[in-house]
Amino acid sequence: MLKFQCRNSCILLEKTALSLDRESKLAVTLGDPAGIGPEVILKALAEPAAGLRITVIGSRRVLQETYDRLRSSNPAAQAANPETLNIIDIEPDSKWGEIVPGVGSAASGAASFAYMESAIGRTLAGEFSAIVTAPISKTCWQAAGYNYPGQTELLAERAKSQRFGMLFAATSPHSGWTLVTLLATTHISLRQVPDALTPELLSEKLELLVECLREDFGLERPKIAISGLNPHSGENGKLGNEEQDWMIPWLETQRDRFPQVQLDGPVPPDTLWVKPAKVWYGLAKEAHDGYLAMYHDQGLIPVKLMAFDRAVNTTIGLPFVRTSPDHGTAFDIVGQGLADASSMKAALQLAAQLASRRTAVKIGR
Ligand SMILES: NC(=O)C1=CN([C@@H]2O[C@H](COP(=O)(O)OP(=O)(O)OC[C@H]3O[C@@H](n4cnc5c(N)ncnc54)[C@H](O)[C@@H]3O)[C@@H](O)[C@H]2O)C=CC1
Ligand SMILES: NCC(=O)COP(=O)(O)O
Repeated sequence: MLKFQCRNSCILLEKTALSLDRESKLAVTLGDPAGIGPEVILKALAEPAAGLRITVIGSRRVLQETYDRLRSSNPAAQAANPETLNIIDIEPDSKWGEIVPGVGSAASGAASFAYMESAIGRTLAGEFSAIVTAPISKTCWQAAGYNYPGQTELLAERAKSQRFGMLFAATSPHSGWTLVTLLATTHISLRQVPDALTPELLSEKLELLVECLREDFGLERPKIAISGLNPHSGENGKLGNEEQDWMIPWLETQRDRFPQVQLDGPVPPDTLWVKPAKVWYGLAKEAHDGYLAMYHDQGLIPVKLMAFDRAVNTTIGLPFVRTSPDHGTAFDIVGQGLADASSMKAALQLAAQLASRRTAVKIGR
């Protein structure tokens, strides 16, 4: 039940009111062709928002087979017919081997990598203003010989972005509030996290978050909560030293650096998510505009608990917009018609909104 209207509610709705820039062209990569990417793309494109110009990059044959399977098990299934879509067709290379639905392999990894390469090259050449990526399997990329932790790192490398971040945005269906979470570290082992976290890294990530809240979400004076690392943020050094040793002094320097931004932290990680959860469910009014989590699961467990069906993964710091659903390849449900396309729909919508907004800012509308 919605009890309160909150401060940043409708930041995305405000942008929905922006007329979608007719020049914004979105590339949608198929993701791992053995995963649910093809299914969520066809479902999400069943009724694309008016004004979107979308090109799917991947295998036309895989899309057609996915469509035929969906319609044969459920003739009323809402899915776009591939014949109606703009597709840049990249057929599997015979040397990759066979691609089997529901089974990730070196072949499916090589295919999903080729779709990304095409999308990135074309976007850097100016053909598209945004890339929406369906999920890939990191294991399959590795099996195909591509040594990247994920699509984020490939995008950053090809775009020559030294400074980039993995950010999740989700708008609550209960309150209209948008939860924005940036991960300070991403695809590394838990054991590596304390060494990876440094004042320099956090300064860079905080700067990216402030820029994103201002430029993409229109919040000039955002309120940001920064998580601690240890239980109870170290309990004055009794349960870990990072907070006392450098995080608290670092945060002081950032308050001087960003006088217009309210910076709270290091907040004990277990309680950090209580307020946003209440605001998400419409049970409270006030939460922060942005959250900086120290590591992957510290940020993504609460995001996925609240918003698995609608959170969008966005790479910030690139010269173009990139969004993606928050879920993975879900090999276990491929071919059953069960894949929920809501997160893919949200990723398409956010990409279009961000691309329109960036164009509007560029031309001073
Ligand atoms: N952006 C990306 O490319 C991402 C890729 N992955 C990759 O996906 C692979 C599988 O990862 P998992 O941890 O198993 O996560 P997953 O998200 O693929 O699956 C977790 C569970 O959620 C279900 N599920 C996922 N998406 C769903 C949807 N749209 N509708 C209905 N049910 C859904 C699956 O059936 C499974 O039970 C890994 O290789 C991982 O690296 C994971 C997250 C994001
Ligand atoms: N858990 C987030 C994730 O795996 C994102 O991966 P990618 O977008 O970098 O491929």
